[in-house]
Amino acid sequence: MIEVLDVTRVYQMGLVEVQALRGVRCSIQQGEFVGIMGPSGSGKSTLLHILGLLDSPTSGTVTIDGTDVGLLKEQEKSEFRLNHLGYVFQDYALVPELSVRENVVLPAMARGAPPDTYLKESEEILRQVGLGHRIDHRQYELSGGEQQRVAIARALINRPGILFADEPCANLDSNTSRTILNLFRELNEKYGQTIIMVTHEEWHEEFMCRVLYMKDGLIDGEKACKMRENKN
Ligand SMILES: Nc1ncnc2c1ncn2[C@@H]1O[C@H](COP(=O)(O)OP(=O)(O)OP(=O)(O)O)[C@@H](O)[C@H]1O
Repeated sequence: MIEVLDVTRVYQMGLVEVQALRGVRCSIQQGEFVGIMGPSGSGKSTLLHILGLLDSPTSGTVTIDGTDVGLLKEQEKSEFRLNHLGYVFQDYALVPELSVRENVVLPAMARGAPPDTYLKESEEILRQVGLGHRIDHRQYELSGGEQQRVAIARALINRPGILFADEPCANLDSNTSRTILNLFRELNEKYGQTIIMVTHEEWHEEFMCRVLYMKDGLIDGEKACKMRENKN
């Protein structure tokens, strides 16, 4: 479970201060698929980066499964990220020189997992995301949707409790986006994967349990979605 209490983030731009977050409060339960929506500049990515320990708040606290992550030292944060969190970005962020499998195992290597375990795991996860036949391919041989599925497999290799996705479908057409969102939904429904996703697209709501709406650096409202109704 994630608890966010009065989180602010101020960016200092020379003499000018930008208040990206102005006291965000929210909680996200284990096993939820939550969307973060709102106008451009409302603070969605800033909040996602703070929840994902990729940035620190100026003030306020974030607690993940009972750990006040603000109290962790840099090395501990890095271990926490590798052990508990996975990330998917809109530009996929794959290494073009590496094969699909080599990309996927990178976080497991960084974690120091034994190669025989993560090689087997990578095959299983690639099958799970529908890319069992693409293991030895390279990025340039894959469509945008396939590249994003490689990025999702890479995010899952260390079996993170929480998956963060920042506009994962921004570069994909609507059919391919649907494939990616169906995959998220399956991960969430079948495996109870917690997913927190920033998106601009209202129709993505049908895949989620709940949406948090941001405005001017604050959570301005929330809505339970179809998925939540289906679950109950
Ligand atoms: N590194 C930075 N330095 C200075 N200001 C920043 C930085 N990152 C974000 N901001 C500012 O903080 C505010 C919130 O930005 P953020 O990227 O979180 O918004 P967003 O809702 O994700 O926007 P978008 O939908 O356009 O991606 C904006 O005013 C933005 O210009």
